[in-house]
Amino acid sequence: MSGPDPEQASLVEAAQPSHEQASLLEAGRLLFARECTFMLGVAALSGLPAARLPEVAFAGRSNVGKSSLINALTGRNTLARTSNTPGRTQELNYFDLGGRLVLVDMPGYGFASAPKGLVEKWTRLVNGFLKGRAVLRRAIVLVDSRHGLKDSDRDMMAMLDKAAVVYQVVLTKADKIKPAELESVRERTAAELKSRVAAHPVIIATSSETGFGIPELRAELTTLSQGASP
Ligand SMILES: Nc1nc2c(ncn2[C@@H]2O[C@H](COP(=O)(O)OP(=O)(O)OP(=O)(O)O)[C@@H](O)[C@H]2O)c(=O)[nH]1
Ligand SMILES: [Mg+2]
Repeated sequence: MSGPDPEQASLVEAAQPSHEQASLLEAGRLLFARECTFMLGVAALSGLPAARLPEVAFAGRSNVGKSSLINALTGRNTLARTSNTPGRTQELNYFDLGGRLVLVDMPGYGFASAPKGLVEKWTRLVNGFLKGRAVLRRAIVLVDSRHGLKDSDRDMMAMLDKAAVVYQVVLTKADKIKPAELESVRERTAAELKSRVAAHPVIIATSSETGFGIPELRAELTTLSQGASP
């Protein structure tokens, strides 16, 4: 009996996005084409807004590119404030994406010159948020693709494991390294994530500068939004 060679068929599938992937990419494009507006900055847990929508939080070392990534995703250059000064974002900054998903830009961690009091304030705010926010669907842990995981990222992931918040690593600034180096950091990171409890296994590499990986990340985030099937 002759029929399509299954190996050949799977090769063809790998070369082109499947129908399912293509429709997810389109859903991502549509979701992020919606208006995105700054809601508020939260400096203390008592200031958290009412939990109306699913939330996704962007965490990462200072200067890793959290605010830039939010701007790239939403196609708005000035929505989230970016800066060359590490530690500029000190609050949880809330953005409403078309009434479907809330993006939370978190204050960065891991900068050497942070005074002790600031670190304590950060820990209280971030830990309280992660532990008490039932609508928080996922944390995106941004990692600079030139550096890979650092101990401060491991501390953050341990905090997320403990708070039972699913997290996904997104590599940033992919435009700054060669494709082969990007693959190598992706593999090393994936290997380390295998042993972590709450880590989502898919790593997405991005560049806010060139737009690389942005459609894929939009597609991934669409699955967390209001109205998406669970
Ligand atoms: N080449 C390149 N530069 C980037 C990219 N993303 C961010 N940057 C630069 O990195 C610096 C820090 O970016 P931010 O988005 O402000 O970083 P952040 O993580 O929000 O920093 P904090 O708020 O201090 O924690 C800025 O100078 C950005 O222009 C990228 O994809 N490629
Ligand atoms: Mg920032």
